[in-house]
This record gives sequence, structure tokens and C-alpha cells, in this order.
Amino acid sequence: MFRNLKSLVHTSVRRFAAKMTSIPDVKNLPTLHSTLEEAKRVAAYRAVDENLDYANHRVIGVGSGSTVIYVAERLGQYLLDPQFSIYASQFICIPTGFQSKELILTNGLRLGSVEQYPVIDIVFDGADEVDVNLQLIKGGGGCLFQEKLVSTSASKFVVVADYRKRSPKYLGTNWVKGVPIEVVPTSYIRVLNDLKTKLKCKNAVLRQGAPAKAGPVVTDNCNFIIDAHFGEIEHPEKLHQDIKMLVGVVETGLFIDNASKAYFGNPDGSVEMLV
Ligand SMILES: O=C(CO)[C@H](O)[C@H](O)COP(=O)(O)O
Repeated sequence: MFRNLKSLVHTSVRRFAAKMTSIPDVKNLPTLHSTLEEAKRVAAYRAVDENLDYANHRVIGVGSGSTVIYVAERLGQYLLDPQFSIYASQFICIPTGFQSKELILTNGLRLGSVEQYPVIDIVFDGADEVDVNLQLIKGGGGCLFQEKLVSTSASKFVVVADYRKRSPKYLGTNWVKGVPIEVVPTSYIRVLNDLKTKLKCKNAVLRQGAPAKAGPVVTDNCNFIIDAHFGEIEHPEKLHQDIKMLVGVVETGLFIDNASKAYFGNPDGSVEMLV
């Protein structure tokens, strides 16, 4: 019986050791199906490598979207590298929604919640647009409320994005779908009207789920999303405050003075940083 247990432990240790591999070098990564994906991957990997203090950071926010997939992948690689696994096995990863919860779990990382860990060491998240002052539009994936909850609970927020997200000057230049706004479902008509009449919004629409779902998108918090187009946004803080004052608004996708730095991946494999 004891001998069986011992051999079981040895087998598990051997199996775990067999999976152990060194973290892939960012300069020598396998090609992906598009240069855009490669741009996202290199931004995410570099952001993690250059900002994660693996010996001291314990509570790590993992955001949402297609670029963050590579953040979770990189954190998973730390877990499998014998040099880092002792630290990475202590990481507690805080999701910003259903997708990031799955990313954390599928990469073998430990899941925590913002209720358990309201103070977060560092968060990595994507953005829809980043202006020259590091103000952001987020919420293209509909996760803006939990993203803001997590990012404003973190000591450091590192944005990971591809080259298309970098605004030449003002928000609303590259991202023309409008500012995502999460609203309580029963208030959506009122908010749509107020955005147009009180805030002189150029266009505001309730985000639809088609073709995947008939009817509106429903967020992880069971709310709706309105996309409100204001053109180029010269004063994002003022606009955020004005929208936030409307009855029914839960949160806006304008992230003001929140990000610490941003990494933008280019199709040629280079990365630009904005601090
Ligand atoms: O804010 C978000 C989701 O609510 C995403 O971070 C944002 O849409 C960027 O996504 P991607 O990395 O796919 O471009």
C-alpha cells in the first residue's frame, strides 16, 4: 500500500517534470496565422516579461479580449519553467469576466476573485484605443465594468495592444464604434435619449448580439451595452463624468488616469511602449 502510494507520487512528479519547459524566447517564436496575431502576442509577452515582478507579485489581474489570450499563455509558460514555477505556482489570477476566467483555468493558473483579493499587484488588459496621454476606450468586448473594477484595484495597469489601437491624438479617432457604456436594462431607452439630448452624442445604439444572439448583448453582470459616438474626444475625463451622471449608467468605457503604460505590437515583431 505504502509502496503503491510512493510510486504514484513518483509517477506524478515525473509526469509534471516531463511537461516542464523553458519560457520561449520572444525573439524566436513560432509563426502564427497572421502578422496581426503575432503583433498581439509579442506585445503581451513583452509586457509580462518586463513588468511582472515574479518574485513579489502575487495577485495578478487578467483582462479580456483577443490580446490578453497571450498574457494568460505567457503566465502559463512561467508556471511550466522550472526556474519560475516555484513563484508562478503562487500567482493568484483575478479575471475580468467569463472569458478571462476560462483563460486563467486553461493555462493552469490559480483563480481568485476581486472579492477575495481587493488589492491587486498588477493587471494586464487590452484596449480599443489608447490616446497620447494613456487615456483609454475599453469595452469592445463588453467587459468594461469588471475590467474597470479590477484595473482600478491594481497598483499597476499595463495595456497590451496591437498597433491599430494607438491613437494619433484623441480618443474616437481610431475606434469609431463609440464609447461603450454599461447600463441597467430597464434604463436603456432613457439613457439613449439622454445621451442624444443632454450630451449631444452624434449617435447611440444598443449593442446587438446578432448573429450569435437575437436581441441585445447581455453583459456578465446581466446589463446592456450602449455604444455612443461622440467623434474625437478632446476631454475624455469630462465626458466620462457627464455620462456617469446619467440615471441608469453603471460604468463607461473611458478609463481615465488608470493605465501605467501601454505596449503596442507591430506586424514586423517590434514593440512600442507608451508611458
Ligand atoms: O475592453 C475589452 C473588452 O471589454 C478588450 O480589452 C478590448 O476590446 C481589446 O480587445 P482586443 O485585445 O481583442 O483587441
